[in-house]
Amino acid sequence: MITAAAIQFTIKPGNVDANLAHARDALGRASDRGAQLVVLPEMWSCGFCGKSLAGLAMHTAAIAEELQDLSRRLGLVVVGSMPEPNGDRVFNTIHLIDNGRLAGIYRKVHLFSLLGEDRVFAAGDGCLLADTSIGKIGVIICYDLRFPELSRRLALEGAQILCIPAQWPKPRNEQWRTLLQARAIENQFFVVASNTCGMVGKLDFFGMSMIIGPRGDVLAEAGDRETEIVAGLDMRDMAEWRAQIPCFKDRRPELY
Ligand SMILES: NC(=O)CCC(=O)C(=O)O
Repeated sequence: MITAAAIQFTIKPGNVDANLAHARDALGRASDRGAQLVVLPEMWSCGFCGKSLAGLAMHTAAIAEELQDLSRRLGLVVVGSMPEPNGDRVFNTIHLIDNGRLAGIYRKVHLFSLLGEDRVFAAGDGCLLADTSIGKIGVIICYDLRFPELSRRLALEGAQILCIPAQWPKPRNEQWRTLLQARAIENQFFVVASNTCGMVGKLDFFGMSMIIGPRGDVLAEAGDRETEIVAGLDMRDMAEWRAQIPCFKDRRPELY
């Protein structure tokens, strides 16, 4: 059994110190509750801060180092995205940290053009499936959830847990829930998704961070306030379920 947590909090735009202080405390609380895997929201260190983003991205290397230190001391796998400098643009980047080790980097592939992400960010051009101390972890970021091919690729390559940092606002609550459950059901893996909550800039976020099992069962779900949710991921049960309904074996990839 793996214990997973999603940290949900109201990101303070541009206030790296306040966000880092919150993350530090929340990682400690999650660890006290037995968490081995912790997911933070998308762009948790500073939010989507428009013009100041390139400057804020300069803090990311130091924050990633502190996360590595925390992860080592608390014995955690940590996932969450931050801005990464890239010339006059930035990437929206996950540093996947496993007990102090940088296990991999993922740069958001699908930029959310409705909110102009494609004008500020550079898009990533790869996937990340990391072999960690607690199993094979795939990652995507927020809007990537709408593109099932990406999660599918990670599942076919062996992902057991899909981690999703997000900033997914109202009024698309039910789309968020349905898509998370769909990804879990169709790929028969665990989904650990962290969303922000409250007002962040002009956008209102509903929270609803979720931990979902391979049958689509909701193992833990947050309301609309700051919190940490924790749930056990039973890997043996996932294997039994995959044996009972062998979707991977029954695929007909020659037809699609
Ligand atoms: N930050 C994002 O990728 C937002 C995605 C979103 O809100 C959606 O509906 O999709």
